[in-house]
Amino acid sequence: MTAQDADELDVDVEEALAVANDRPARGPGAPRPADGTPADGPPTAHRAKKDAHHRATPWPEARAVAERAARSCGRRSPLSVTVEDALGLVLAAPLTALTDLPSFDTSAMDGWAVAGPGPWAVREDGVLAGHAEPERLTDGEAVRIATGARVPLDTTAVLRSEHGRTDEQGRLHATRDMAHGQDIRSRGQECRSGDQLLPLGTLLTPAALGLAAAAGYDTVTVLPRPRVELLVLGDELLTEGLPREGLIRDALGPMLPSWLRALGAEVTAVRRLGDAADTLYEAVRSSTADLIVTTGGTAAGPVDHVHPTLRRIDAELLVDGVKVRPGHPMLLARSKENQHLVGLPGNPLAAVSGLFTLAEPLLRTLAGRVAPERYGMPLREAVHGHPYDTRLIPVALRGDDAVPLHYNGPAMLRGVATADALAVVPPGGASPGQELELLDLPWATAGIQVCFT
Ligand SMILES: Nc1nc2c(c(=O)[nH]1)N[C@H]1C(S)=C(S)[C@@H](COP(=O)(O)OP(=O)(O)OC[C@H]3O[C@@H](n4cnc5c(N)ncnc54)[C@H](O)[C@@H]3O)O[C@H]1N2
Ligand code: MOO
Repeated sequence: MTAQDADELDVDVEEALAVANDRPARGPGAPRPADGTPADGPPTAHRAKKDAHHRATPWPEARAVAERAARSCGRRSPLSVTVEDALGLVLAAPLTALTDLPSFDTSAMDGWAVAGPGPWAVREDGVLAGHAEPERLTDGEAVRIATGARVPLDTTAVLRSEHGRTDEQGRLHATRDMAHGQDIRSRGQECRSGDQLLPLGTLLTPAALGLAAAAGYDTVTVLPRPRVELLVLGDELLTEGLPREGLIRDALGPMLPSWLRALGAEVTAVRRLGDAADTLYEAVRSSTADLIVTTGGTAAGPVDHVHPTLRRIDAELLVDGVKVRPGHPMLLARSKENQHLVGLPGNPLAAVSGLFTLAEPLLRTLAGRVAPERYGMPLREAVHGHPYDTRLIPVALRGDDAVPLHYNGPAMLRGVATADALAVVPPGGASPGQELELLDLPWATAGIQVCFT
């Protein structure tokens, strides 16, 4: 099938693809218009859809545009935050050791600090971690010592408790050969004060925060999180209870903030705006966020106000539709200087697709994070493709395979709710064993509130 044929058919296949999961795929290169593909619509609607599709940006390019859009924003001033608050932020200055590590010679084991060859006379006192400098040892002397305690001056080794025995005279003998300096962690073994521990641009993981604290930091210099305002559109949305009388539960309000935070953002507000054009206009016009994310209202229905609002504020549309399923009506605009707007389609899986296509590269770049290493895994089962658009489908990673999950229709979250990643299915589909690029779905840091006691 040529792209032209595909255009002519203009098959909106994703709904049908979602229910075609149980049927065997025909493999790549042999896309099929899904069963139940609607017959040609009225000529004008057909033309409008075709035009929209020609405007649409190819999926890889849309991601590159989003990344470039973030780079076009001015330099963001670094700020100082406490180590406890720095998880997921990026270092705006190298982390340089403020002390030697260890900062004193320390015992690596519980046992005895000994001086010279044994046997040793054991001193009465002992040395615990956190205590002031112990008395110097003389040759032939030993003292009880705990892991992490400062070793007395002139200690030649630490003898582990399990490798020593005391005779009737109370003298300590080693039951194993010991090397000079054994089980002593000498001062500066890990770093010297002034050594660079982490370069500028490092993402602060839990381990990096631990290292910063160990190296003497109370605060670290980081790039600020991009501030995101989430505007949830739709008069049909309920925030509690069961769906009723044409109303449905808002699935995006509870889902997107955690993901936005995991992608590096600070979510400053989640506002449910209904479908009033003026309310949306006012919210966008007055927003001071770095990024506005809207949900719903991206299509051309009577209450789809995102495009008209962008026209009204004279925004620059950078991406107006993407050749990806689900989510092709997604958009990216520069709404004002140093501010962008990502319009996510209302269908929940389409919104997820938009989040990882447009918001992820934009936020990652604003946050100063580096792009994750691209990787792929072989598919366990065939997946149908769209004739000429990329598809993103939820997959679970099992052993060495990516297993496509069912219930992956644009309005469904049942598949992605147990997914580890989105697989990037090229136009035409993919056959079993074919390696597909994967986009990880970040759960790990999603909205976790840390409580230090
Ligand atoms: N004539 C056309 N109609 C539509 C097209 C098209 O190309 N031509 N594209 C369809 C596709 S694909 C999508 S995706 C949607 C995008 O529509 P909108 O972004 O304008 O979204 P809405 O119309 O507001 O909502 C779509 C759908 O999603 C439900 N929704 C919205 N928000 C939420 C939410 N927070 N939680 C749960 N569900 C939500 C909403 O009720 C609708 O069912 O347009 C198609 N139409
Ligand atoms: O088919 Mo729409 O782009 O995804 O739900």
